[in-house]
Amino acid sequence: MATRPARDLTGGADDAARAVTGPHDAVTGGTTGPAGAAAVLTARAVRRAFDGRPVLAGIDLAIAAGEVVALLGGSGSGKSTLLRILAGLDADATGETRVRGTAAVVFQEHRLLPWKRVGDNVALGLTGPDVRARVDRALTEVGLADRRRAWPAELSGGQAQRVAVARALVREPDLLLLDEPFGALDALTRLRMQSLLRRLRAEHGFAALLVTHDVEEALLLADRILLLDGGVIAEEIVVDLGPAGHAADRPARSPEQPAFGALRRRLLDRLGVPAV
Ligand SMILES: Nc1ncnc2c1ncn2[C@@H]1O[C@H](COP(=O)(O)OP(=O)(O)OP(=O)(O)O)[C@@H](O)[C@H]1O
Repeated sequence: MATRPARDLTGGADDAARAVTGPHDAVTGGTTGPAGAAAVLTARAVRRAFDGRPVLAGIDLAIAAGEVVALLGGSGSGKSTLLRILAGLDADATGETRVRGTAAVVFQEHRLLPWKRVGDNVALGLTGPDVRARVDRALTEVGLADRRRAWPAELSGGQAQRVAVARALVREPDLLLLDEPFGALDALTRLRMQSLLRRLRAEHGFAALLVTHDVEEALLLADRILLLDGGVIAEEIVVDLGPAGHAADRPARSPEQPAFGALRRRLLDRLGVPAV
């Protein structure tokens, strides 16, 4: 994704409905999503072209409260473009998006302000007497309670991304928009971050849209996978592998499950990745 000037992207919007451009279309049925569940995010007929070349050719989707949806697709399929539109960061798309509640965004790059300490980065844009306590709580939740006064430059890549997660979390989002949030991290750190996200999701119950091109990550974390291809949601897969979060009463899903392997192969085939 192209780098954009830094901006407070984590504040999100409360009950934001926007016609991305043009007049509002009514949000009607026909969107992808679990029937009957209240949607925290809805997109309808979202289209985007660059220099006359269509990248998104009519996206309809809905994410239910508490649901984690992974958006998979090949390189250049438009995943980041769609996420930016859903985050309200693209003025040139058409269609309608609606967020019910508060949304927060985490990008592949941590986007911390280098001249602010970790705690001040997390507190950015917050007001009220309890900001310090909220920041401390969020940093504790990502395992960085002792780094509040550190500078971003003093952090490892994984720590900086944890701060980015804390900055989103502190806003108590109903929806997290995650654009390859662990894509720049080494494999071990990535696994730890996936585990952190699973735990936070289980504890806080936020919904999330996770852009990734890591099939295994999508299968580990998501309730549903949407495959973006040719500018549309070409396929929807419900991930029925047990809970993605930590649950005492049921086995957590894992790549060891035969059904996990079968789904992984099916998705890799769909993405054109040959078996080795
Ligand atoms: N600002 C822009 N100007 C022109 N073309 C753009 C712009 N942003 C994205 N594109 C093009 O739109 C297409 C989709 O890009 P996007 O970054 O959304 O894909 P992606 O699926 O996120 O890819 P990747 O997995 O490689 O990050 C690409 O062909 C890209 O070159």
